[in-house]
Amino acid sequence: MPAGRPAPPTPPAATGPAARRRGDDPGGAAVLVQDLRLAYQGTTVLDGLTFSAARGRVTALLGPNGAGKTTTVAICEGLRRADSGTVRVLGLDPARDTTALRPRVGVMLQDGGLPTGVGALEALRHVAGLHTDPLDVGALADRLGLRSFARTRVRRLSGGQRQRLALACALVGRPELVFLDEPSAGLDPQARLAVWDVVREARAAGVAVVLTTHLMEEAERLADDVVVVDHGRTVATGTPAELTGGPAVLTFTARPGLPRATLELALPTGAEVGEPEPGRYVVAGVPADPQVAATVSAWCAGHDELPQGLGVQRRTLEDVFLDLTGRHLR
Ligand SMILES: Nc1ncnc2c1ncn2[C@@H]1O[C@H](COP(=O)(O)OP(=O)(O)OP(=O)(O)O)[C@@H](O)[C@H]1O
Repeated sequence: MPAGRPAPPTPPAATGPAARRRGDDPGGAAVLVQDLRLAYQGTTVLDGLTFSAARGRVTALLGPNGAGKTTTVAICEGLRRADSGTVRVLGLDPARDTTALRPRVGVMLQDGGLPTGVGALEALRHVAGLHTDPLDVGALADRLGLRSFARTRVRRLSGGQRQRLALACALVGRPELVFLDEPSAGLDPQARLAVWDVVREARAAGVAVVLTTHLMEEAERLADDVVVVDHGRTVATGTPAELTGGPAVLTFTARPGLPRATLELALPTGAEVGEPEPGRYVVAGVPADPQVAATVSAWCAGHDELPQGLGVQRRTLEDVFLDLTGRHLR
């Protein structure tokens, strides 16, 4: 059984005790997605996907390429329709209540939506002008470092500059809910930290943030709730701590390709020795105690190896993610 809370077949995050603790009951959730199904030309894209996102929290959708994250977000934004299932955004139906939702929901558009022939700051001012009580454009531009390319036309912006402008545009109208599709993809470390700070500020102001990401560090450091999606289904939900909260494991590095089965035989019953990356060994299934460490050292010595970095480790979100979704490329 992988770490974390595997998603039950019925709607999980919106109704469980942890969800109630967080105040995101179905009536109050900013986003409620239940049993979403969609097929393109006979190929299943969404297969009963279910999750909820609460106000004042960052919810990260994690999943391999093609898992259905962007499609789900597009349905929540009212840009696509599902074949079946329930979607409520701020209590409304995004496919029907477009006009009511538009001023209340921020969307980070990658390309479309911005006038491409004007300067970056002018584009942001233009979007701010569409809202009744926008944030201070200058302050937001400073926070996201837009000044250095303020006059560069949108069509000439680099990918990272465009990302930051898109985030500013998504937030400038003081939305109650914002959807961010891979908000820090392709950003340099400075810009990534600035983006995270701005997202945290939005959360502190009570905004519900729903983001997709491939960056485990982003999910671990920024998200309050993580929804792992695979093959159009929710495969686990929980806080990063809940998902990674399984028993600690013993890890070490040594020459790649050592015969792990012989170490398993030397260890107490139930031990599983993995080599998730060449030369990185993980001992699970038994307590990570001094006896186990001594057996590992003796086994390594038998192979003329000194185990490096032998120690106890908590599982990372990446470990959990790979356990849940496998290692094959999509
Ligand atoms: N308009 C479309 N017609 C046919 N198939 C589509 C269409 N849009 C998306 N798909 C398919 O739906 C699946 C899910 O795509 P989606 O973009 O939602 O995945 P994702 O989880 O966001 O992936 P990534 O991490 O690569 O962005 C993919 O197999 C994709 O090829």
